[in-house]
Amino acid sequence: MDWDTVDAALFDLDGVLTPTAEVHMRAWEVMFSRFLQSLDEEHDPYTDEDYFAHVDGRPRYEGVAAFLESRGIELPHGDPSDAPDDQTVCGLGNRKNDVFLEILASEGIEVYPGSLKLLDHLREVGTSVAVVSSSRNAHQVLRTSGLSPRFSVVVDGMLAAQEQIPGKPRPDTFVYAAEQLGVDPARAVVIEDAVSGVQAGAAGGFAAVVGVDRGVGEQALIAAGATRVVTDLAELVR
Ligand SMILES: O=P(O)(O)OC[C@H]1O[C@@H](O)[C@H](O)[C@@H](O)[C@@H]1O
Repeated sequence: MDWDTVDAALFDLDGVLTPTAEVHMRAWEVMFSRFLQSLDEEHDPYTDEDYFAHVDGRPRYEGVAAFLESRGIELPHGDPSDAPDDQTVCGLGNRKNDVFLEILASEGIEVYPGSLKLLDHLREVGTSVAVVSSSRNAHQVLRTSGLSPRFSVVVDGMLAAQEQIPGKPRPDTFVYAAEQLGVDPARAVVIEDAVSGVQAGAAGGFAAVVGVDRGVGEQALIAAGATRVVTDLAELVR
């Protein structure tokens, strides 16, 4: 990657810098499997395909709503302050969050070595960096993994909700991060592992959208608009 031709790299967090996409994935599976089993009517089990198609990369409650809609299940939306045992879209999202935080506390987080290598390289060559995550836990993940001091601009699920910035697959959170860095989107690269995130990058007029294949598959990332696909961020160190 020729970093001389761009001014900034906008990183998704979970699955791009840290292996926490997998933790989200497990937490969603635990919550949705229990939820489907608790219903009176029979439903096909929740699968990884459900995650990739409806939940991956999207803001918490939008992921819940998209999955429920795909199964024809209707629940009241509720409110983000709902308790985890409330039978609402927000309640289910918060129920998953309890599982996510439990796993995080017991297992900790290590940054992908290739991602650290790229961050070190960008610091050397003077390319600005930002984190753009749908997650409301992004600051906690950054703190726990030791990455916080490297990012002055973090656009996460909390900030997006507060500022009413539409989440991925819309491009707005990436565009907002570029603005915060004072960089023209046409001079910024988006780095994403989720289809919804790549779609967001492709819709935002960025210099490039790098898809990171952590299981979604190269073809799916290219179909979503990735201009290049890598399996490790060290491949982007020139
Ligand atoms: O529930 P949270 O922490 O706000 O996160 C929502 C989403 O955040 C993203 O970063 C993950 O890639 C998703 O898969 C996850 O569902």
